[in-house]
Amino acid sequence: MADLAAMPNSGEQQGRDAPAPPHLVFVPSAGMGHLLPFTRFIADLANENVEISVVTALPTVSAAEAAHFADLFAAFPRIRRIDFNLLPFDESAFPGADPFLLRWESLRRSAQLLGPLIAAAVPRASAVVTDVTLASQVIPIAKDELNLPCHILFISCATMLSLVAYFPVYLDGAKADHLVGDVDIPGVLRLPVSSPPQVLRNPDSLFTKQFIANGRTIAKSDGILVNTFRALEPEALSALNSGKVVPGFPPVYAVGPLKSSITMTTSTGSSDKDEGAAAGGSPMAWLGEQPAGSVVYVAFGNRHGVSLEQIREIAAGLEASGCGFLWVLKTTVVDREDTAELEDVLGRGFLGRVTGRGLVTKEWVDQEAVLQHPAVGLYLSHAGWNSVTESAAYGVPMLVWPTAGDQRVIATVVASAGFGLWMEHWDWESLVSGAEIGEKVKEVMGNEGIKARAAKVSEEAAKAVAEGGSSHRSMQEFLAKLKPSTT
Ligand SMILES: O=c1ccn([C@@H]2O[C@H](COP(=O)(O)OP(=O)(O)O[C@H]3O[C@H](CO)[C@@H](O)[C@H](O)[C@H]3O)[C@@H](O)[C@H]2O)c(=O)[nH]1
Repeated sequence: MADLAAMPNSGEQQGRDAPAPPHLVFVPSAGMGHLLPFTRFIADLANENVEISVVTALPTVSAAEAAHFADLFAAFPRIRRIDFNLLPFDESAFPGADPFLLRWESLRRSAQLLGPLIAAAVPRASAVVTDVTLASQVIPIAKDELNLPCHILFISCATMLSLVAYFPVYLDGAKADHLVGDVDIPGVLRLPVSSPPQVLRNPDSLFTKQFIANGRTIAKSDGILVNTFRALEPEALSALNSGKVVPGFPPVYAVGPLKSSITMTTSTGSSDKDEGAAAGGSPMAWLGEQPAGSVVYVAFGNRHGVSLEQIREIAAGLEASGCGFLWVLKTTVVDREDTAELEDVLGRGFLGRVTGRGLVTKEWVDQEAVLQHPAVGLYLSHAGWNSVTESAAYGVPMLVWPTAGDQRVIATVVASAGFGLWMEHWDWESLVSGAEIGEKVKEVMGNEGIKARAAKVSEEAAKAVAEGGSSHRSMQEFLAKLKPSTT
């Protein structure tokens, strides 16, 4: 793990005439899928000559997020924490809305508090880095109020960034009804109507309003850092950086794949501490007993629970596939806070029938450790971007089953990079049968072409972040632009 204790102090440890290091103030958003890339990026910066503060919204939406913040500050004691106590927010005005979307709204409505908080940072902030979900609120505060550069750390793929950037332009040219059809993103791809987040078809939804406001404002940011790498999304990155998507768009820095350097230790439990919580023992110990490449890892991220009926079909499919499996099961929307009993969810007898061959857990597992384990041969995934970058980094073939949001756009990246199969007709609206799931799992487990491609993508990912690689160079370019703190 990088050692922030080695970071120079702004004062006495600097040579008398050396400029103070830049001070980056991070303003992350909510949801583990958003928080993880922030903490990974921050940990990467720990080796660099920068001071770091992190604005921490209180309270967090989930226990997993609270634990993750605690882990970050414990691992890197030199990182300053700036508490951001949110203003009261009446959620009842948005009945049935996703808790994370509500949190984004609440963060956005409290954004006026950020100006004084960032202005009070010591040493003086030299730049702000925020999440795309907060862009239209934070960019004006940083740039107009505080006169500071503002960057976005974009948590999805560059192809999705091209959609976010282009969507307002597309709407401006669209017919008055604003219903979304195919979106032809210049220089990137033509997204069929089924691919963008489906909620965008409703112009009055809270998500759509935030998406358009943020999309219009990111063009005013000073740069956008993306957790991707050139070999994975060459067209999207070139089109964004050449101004084809939106003329005059700020520089896009592909700095991925970002990897974890913080071990999850608090309350959610590390993978080796969760004995008893999983049906069949500790996931990492269990994986250690399985033959190389024999296990399907099944996980659908932190945001979306799977219906009980679909869970039963997945169980039937895994059983019929004959393969070993490690399944991180989730039935609720908010990270990990899931009280359902495994036996009730999976149906009586299932766990007994797959003893030894399958392990099901509702606990947080160290997914990066799982994906690096030689026993894992396939990842059946919802195509969340963090999961896809992890699979790419560790060379694990994917079978992708997008569930919502940006995931169908991400699935196009997996399919075109060739390290996974996207079942385009699998969605969460209609039930996918266990028989079909079992067939596809077997098919991809035996597909040598996809395996070879996954190995190649992993090599390209390693090259990108190595000294002199494309992501390494982008990171250096970003850092070179930062101004020293003026104390
Ligand atoms: O038990 C677990 C569960 C998850 N993870 C990690 O949690 C992250 C999950 O992120 P992701 O795969 O992106 O899924 P979501 O949490 O569902 O992410 C949300 O945010 C992503 C980034 O914007 C979007 O691409 C997704 O569509 C959106 O659902 C990954 O790093 C996993 O390694 C673990 O380590 N252990």
